[in-house]
Amino acid sequence: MSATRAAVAAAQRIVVKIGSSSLTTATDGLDSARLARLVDTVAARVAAGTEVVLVSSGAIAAGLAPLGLVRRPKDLATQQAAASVGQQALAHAYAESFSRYDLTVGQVLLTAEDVVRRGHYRNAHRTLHRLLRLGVVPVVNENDTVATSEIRFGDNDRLAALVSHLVGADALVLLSDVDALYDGDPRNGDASAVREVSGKQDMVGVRAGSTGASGVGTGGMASKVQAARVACSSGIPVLLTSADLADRALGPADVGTAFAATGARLSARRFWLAYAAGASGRLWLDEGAVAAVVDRRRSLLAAGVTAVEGEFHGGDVVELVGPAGTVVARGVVAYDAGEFPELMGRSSFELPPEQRREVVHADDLVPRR
Ligand SMILES: Nc1ncnc2c1ncn2[C@@H]1O[C@H](COP(=O)(O)OP(=O)(O)O)[C@@H](O)[C@H]1O
Ligand SMILES: N[C@@H](CCC(=O)OP(=O)(O)O)C(=O)O
Repeated sequence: MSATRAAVAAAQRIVVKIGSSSLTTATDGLDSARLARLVDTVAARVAAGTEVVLVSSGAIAAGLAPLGLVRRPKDLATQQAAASVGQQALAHAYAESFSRYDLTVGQVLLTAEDVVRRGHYRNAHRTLHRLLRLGVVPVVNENDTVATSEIRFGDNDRLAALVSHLVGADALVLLSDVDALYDGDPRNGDASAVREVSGKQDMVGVRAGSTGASGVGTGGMASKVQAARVACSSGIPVLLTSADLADRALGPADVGTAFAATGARLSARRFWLAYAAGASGRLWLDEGAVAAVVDRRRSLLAAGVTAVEGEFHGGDVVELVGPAGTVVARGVVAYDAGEFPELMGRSSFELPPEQRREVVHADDLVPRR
């Protein structure tokens, strides 16, 4: 067995994400029998001493049937209404099902703001940790009823990766309606399962589509691969498989696709900076500056900035972009956007003393992995 699978099997704290397609159907709403099977599996792992945080999708899908809708609505207001009805049903079903094992659940509905703003991030962190200490199984979803299209996670795979870091999970398990990552969408015919992903080389030639078969999920396999990248690059291994194989995923971890952790654990601040914070603008860098900040982990100086985009202020998070337009890092900028015309391309000794400090200090900068 790979070290990744051994790590998932031995994890003391685990985030389990389940997709809409595994809990609901567009026509019948919530599938209580499938939900109960998932709860059986999670409860067994809790009984074995593991702390589990559940990230559950399905609010919008569960709200369709009670509202007489036959497919996921396209407009935001009806999606929010469906989520309001469906989340209620989902929370009730989990509370009842976990009570069979004398387990208490706590509903945690997060908006993107809760992780984008650093103060809110700390708040969510505190609540989740306290719930775990109290022996509660937190059941997390996006707060769809108030999320608007501009500020939303969009898919719960990304939310699950962020929550994994928030709670300091040892592993993330993504449960969907497909048993593994394939080199192409298995609905389109011949495709081979990818069993282990230990780096970029294992993803060469893999096409992860952004839609699913069920019509109720969001993001398809593309969002799961992206979420796995976020978790792995901050030290959290990921196992991806189908909800039908949940008992083996949470048992010997001998199914699905295992994504190895590729980076060291990031501190809460650096993780927030790298993956959670919203960027207010972009700084374009020349080649020399890219090498300095990415390879040599130096601070960014004004001399290496060639252009700026966006309306930002000193203290905001910005993306650092290389000459080809690729994001190479994110960081907290020290100056307002309006100050850059005077600063760009100039060496420190050409600038007045008050403008000689770094544009982005090395401590406030996280290269893209
Ligand atoms: N390369 C791939 N490997 C596996 N599944 C894929 C791939 N590309 C696209 N898919 C599709 O992604 C779907 C899962 O995504 P989605 O419906 O969003 O699930 P969920 O509701 O669990 O989040 C699968 O049903 C599958 O058809
Ligand atoms: N927050 C939404 C889920 C969005 C989502 O990502 O769904 P899925 O792709 O099924 O995990 C809901 O509960 O309906």
